[in-house]
Amino acid sequence: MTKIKPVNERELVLGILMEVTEKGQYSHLVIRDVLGKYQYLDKKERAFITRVTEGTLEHMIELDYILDQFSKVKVKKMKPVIRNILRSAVYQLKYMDTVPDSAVCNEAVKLAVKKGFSGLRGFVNGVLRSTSAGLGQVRYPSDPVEGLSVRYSMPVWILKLWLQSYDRQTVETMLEEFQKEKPLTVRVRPSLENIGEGGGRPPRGTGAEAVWPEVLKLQKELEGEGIRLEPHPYLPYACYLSGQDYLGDLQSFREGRFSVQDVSSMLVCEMAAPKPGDVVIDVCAAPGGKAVHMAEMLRGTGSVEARDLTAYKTGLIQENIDRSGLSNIQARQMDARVLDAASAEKADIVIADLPCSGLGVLGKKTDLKYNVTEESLESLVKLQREILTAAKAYVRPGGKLVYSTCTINPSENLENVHWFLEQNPEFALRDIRESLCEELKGDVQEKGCLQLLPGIHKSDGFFLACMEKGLPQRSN
Ligand SMILES: C[S@@+](CC[C@H](N)C(=O)[O-])C[C@H]1O[C@@H](n2cnc3c(N)ncnc32)[C@H](O)[C@@H]1O
Repeated sequence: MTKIKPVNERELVLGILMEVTEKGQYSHLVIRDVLGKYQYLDKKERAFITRVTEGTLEHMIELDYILDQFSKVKVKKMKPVIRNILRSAVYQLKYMDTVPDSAVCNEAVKLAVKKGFSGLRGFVNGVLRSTSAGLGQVRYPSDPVEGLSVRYSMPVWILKLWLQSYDRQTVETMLEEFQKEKPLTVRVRPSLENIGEGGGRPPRGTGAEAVWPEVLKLQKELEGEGIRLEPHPYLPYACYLSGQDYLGDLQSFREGRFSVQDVSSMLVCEMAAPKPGDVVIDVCAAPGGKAVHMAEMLRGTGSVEARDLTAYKTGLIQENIDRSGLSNIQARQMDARVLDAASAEKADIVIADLPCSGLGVLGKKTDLKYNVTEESLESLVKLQREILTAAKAYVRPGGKLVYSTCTINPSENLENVHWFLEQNPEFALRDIRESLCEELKGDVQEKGCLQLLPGIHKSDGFFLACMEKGLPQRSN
């Protein structure tokens, strides 16, 4: 008996693209909702939907440029449904060898008809047949910045911004990296018998020389489920994970024995170097990656208060706390811009992992590059400074303030640190080199800051700075 398909994958792809491109929804949320709603789809169909939607969004500037070469009606003037059908079809023509060109054209025409555009079936068919025939001869813009923009589908203003701070080679390396498929990076939790102080840990900063026994144990277990866990060179408990479909299916994940986190984020807590019993406040903590890591590093001692703005966000933190099984951490709803006088000078460590432009994680958040604007960068810097101004008050004398962002934009990073230190002479950069593996030590700036760049480093684009508040001077 032939299987009757209640939905068509391409129709679902179109629905997602319409939500994202026309209504400004976040692609990862829309994809998650659609896959959640159509759980009966098989693994191959789900993979197709994810690949085509993410790929179409990732390459959208290039796809529109190609379509404009073959269509009399420019992409901007097309009806939104037709525009998105054509975009995803050209993505399949250019990037998916497994789908025959004729099938791509036929399916696109059928979908246009199904969506009420039978009058445009000839147009859709004609544009796609000529694109399929002429794809190999497309000429990219000769202007160097325009050329990069089309080839890597990156808005021109972002490229110009980067080219002010990084050389062309570095920018191209980052652009290539954003388009690569990469395994997940995960943080392996110390086992409960090792949660007590010390716990037979390799010394800090030893990088890959010493891989944790928990990693080796988990590696063996996952191998049996067809999943690869490979040590990451920067930290003894950071790993690459590949071969998994849905993490929730893995018992080890449900039990909190590992968490998804980029290695750059793990370095935040490494740099903060907590001591047993430390009091930690994370002012922007959701979904809780760094806060839970900090609680793990405290090995059940001290306390971590993980704050975020909304009930929804603190709910996300709580889910991660529950999964971790740790009792030295709690979530709290609080606006980081507003000074919390009760916390004045209470914390040994304040983590300020702040909202930012996200320009270091464009490979993971495919539609972000179309939503960030130059104006939004300015207001983000203002917000970051406002939050830093409130957060500094919680650091006790001798304590640390760790500032981090997932961007590669200097005005949100090093420039903010310079601004902060100028305003607050009681703070100084702390030497972070001893917390880092050999591979990273040489990239530390001004002894306390590290800018990680995608493709140059084995991590997301990320910035970290560790500042220490001086002890009061003795008067005699
Ligand atoms: C970069 S994310 C934090 C990621 C988190 N540190 C982790 O490791 O999982 C920034 C967070 O800041 C939160 N945020 C934005 N404005 C805020 C505010 N005024 N007060 C508190 N949190 C805020 C956002 O909700 C977001 O969760």
